[in-house]
Amino acid sequence: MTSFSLTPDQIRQYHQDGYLIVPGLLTADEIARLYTVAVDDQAVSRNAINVNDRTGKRSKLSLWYKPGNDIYGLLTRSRRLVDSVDALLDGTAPVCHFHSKLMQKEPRVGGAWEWHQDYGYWYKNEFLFPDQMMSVMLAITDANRENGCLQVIPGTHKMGRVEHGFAGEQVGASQRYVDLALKTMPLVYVTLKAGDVLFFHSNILHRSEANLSDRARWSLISCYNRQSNPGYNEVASAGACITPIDVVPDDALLTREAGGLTEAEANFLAKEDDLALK
Ligand SMILES: O=C(O)CCC(=O)C(=O)O
Ligand SMILES: [Fe+2]
Repeated sequence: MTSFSLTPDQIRQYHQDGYLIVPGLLTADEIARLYTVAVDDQAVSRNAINVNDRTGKRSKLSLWYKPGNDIYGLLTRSRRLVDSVDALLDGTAPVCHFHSKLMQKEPRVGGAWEWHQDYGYWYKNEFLFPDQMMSVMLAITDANRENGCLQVIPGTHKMGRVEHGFAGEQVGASQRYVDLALKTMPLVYVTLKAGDVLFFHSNILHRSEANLSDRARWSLISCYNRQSNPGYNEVASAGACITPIDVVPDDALLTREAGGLTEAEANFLAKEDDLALK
C-alpha cells in the first residue's frame, strides 16, 4: 500500500477555511468492515449517550478515550490519519488522541447539534492552545442535507473562541456571534460519501440539523491534540490526550483481526461526567 500525504494546497486550504475534505480516504472494503462491526457493537450500544436537542429530538453517541486494537482504534491510529493531523496542527510535539465518538443519527430520530466550536467545550478542560486541537470526521454512511450532514462557516476558526452557553441539553455558541459570523461568511453544507474524511479546526463554528430522512447518518469523529497541550482540567481521558499515539500501518484495518470495543479497554464516557453537557 502506498503511503498517503496531504498536498501543500490541501494544507493551505485547511488554514484558510478551517476545514478540509479528503474524498475517498477510506476504501469501500475498509468502510464495509467498519460498518459491519459498528452496527453490531454491543459495547457501543451499552455505552450510548442520548443528548436531546432543543426540540427534544434525540442524538445518540458513544464516546471513549483509549484508541485500542479494535477496528476504530486501528483507523484512528492509522498512519494516514495521524500524519495528516500532524501536517495540519500547529506545533511539533507528537500527536495524541483526545477522544473518539461514534455518532449515530438514526432515521427520523437523530437530533440536531447546535452551532458550536469544539474548543467551546474543550476550553472548560483547560486546554490552552486551540490550534493544537482538531476533529476528524469519517463518514461511515453518506452524509447529505437530507440526513443532517455537518454545516460549517468557513473562516470562523480565525474568530477565536466564542462564548458558549446552554441550548437545551447541549452547549451552543452565543447566538449573537453566530448571527454575525453568518452575516460575514457563507454557510457550507459538508456533504460526504462513505469513506470521505473531514478534518476541522477546533474553533470552526459548526452544527447539524436533525435527520428527517429514512437513512441513518453514522460517522466516527476522532479528536486529536498535541502532547505540548495538556488539558489541566481534563481527567476523564486519564492522560491519553498527552500520550503519543501508537501509530499502526494503513493496511492494519484490513489485515488485522479486529472487532468492536470493550469496556475494559476503551474507557467510555458516562453522561454525568461530560463537562460539555453540564
Ligand atoms: O455529528 C454531528 O452532526 C456533529 C457533532 C459534533 O459537532 C460534536 O459532537 O462535537
Ligand atoms: Fe462539534
